[in-house]
Amino acid sequence: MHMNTIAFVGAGSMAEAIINGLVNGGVCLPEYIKVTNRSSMERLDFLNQAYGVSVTKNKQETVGGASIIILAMKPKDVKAGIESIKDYVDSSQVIISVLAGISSETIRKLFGKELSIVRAMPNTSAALQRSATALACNSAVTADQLKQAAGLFEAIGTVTHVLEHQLDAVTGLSGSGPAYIYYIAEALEKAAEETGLEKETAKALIAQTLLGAAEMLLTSEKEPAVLRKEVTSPGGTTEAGIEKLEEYKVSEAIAACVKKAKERSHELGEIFAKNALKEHT
Ligand SMILES: NC(=O)c1ccc[n+]([C@@H]2O[C@H](COP(=O)([O-])OP(=O)(O)OC[C@H]3O[C@@H](n4cnc5c(N)ncnc54)[C@H](O)[C@@H]3O)[C@@H](O)[C@H]2O)c1
Ligand code: PRO
Repeated sequence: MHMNTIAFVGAGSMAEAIINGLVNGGVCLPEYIKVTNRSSMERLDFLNQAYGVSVTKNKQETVGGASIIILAMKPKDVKAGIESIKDYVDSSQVIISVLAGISSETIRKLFGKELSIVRAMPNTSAALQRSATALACNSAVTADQLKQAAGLFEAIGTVTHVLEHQLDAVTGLSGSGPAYIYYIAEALEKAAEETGLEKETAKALIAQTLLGAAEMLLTSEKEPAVLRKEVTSPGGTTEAGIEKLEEYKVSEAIAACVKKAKERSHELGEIFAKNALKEHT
């Protein structure tokens, strides 16, 4: 019988965002979270100090007996990461991978056995329990296991179920999405300073504007285009500003950005699967 612990293999920014959300959201006691990585002990010690989670370089100690194992290394490290834990993993455990691009089939082959594999694409807003997470799973996952995995991510934001092949599109949209919004925030901040506002004043106005607009999108039944129209007085300031966005083809740039990120997710899956599975086929 496995204890109800969650093991993180990989201790970077995504792992920390999830741990932060789980611990500080009061969802999971830190003693039920175990974390390991490949790099220095310093990073693990930091997570132990900051969140009270158990940390160890010992892979068996981390994953053995955990009910959920979260793979949180970079796609390029998936082969070595799975190699280091596969002997301590069995079919009663649920594997959750947050890796961009890497398919459940590649993960299964690397473990070399049938396992319940859930793929999740959260984002770093997990740290504030505000992740938009999409989930897909392989056929070994039972309804109860999927519910368990969904429960974990519901604790740190919203959960949407998608087909596995749609995860590349999700990654290009909401996995990478916070970075696009920060990019816009950076640009707005620079523009605000150039138009005469102090940095701190601009920052506060921008963050609250983004938050308010996001809440409107979440709560209003109106389409974004309608909400936009409501801000845009004929012959007014918004219209003048948006004319510039059109002139610079910002909408096309955003479409190209999301498409390229989706393609890169697919490519990562292909490249790393090809390299990782060389000796497994
Ligand atoms: N950062 C994001 O916004 C985000 C969002 C969604 C999904 N992801 C996915 O999460 C994963 C991690 O991304 P990140 O930004 O946290 O990366 P990161 O570089 O910050 O962290 C990676 C961690 O994996 C560890 N690691 C590397 N090889 C390992 C091995 N063999 N065994 C154990 N641990 C090993 C490293 O020591 C490090 O702690 C990626 O696959 C990425 O696609 C990231
Ligand atoms: N961060 C990862 C990347 O940039 C995956 C989504 C967000 O590859």
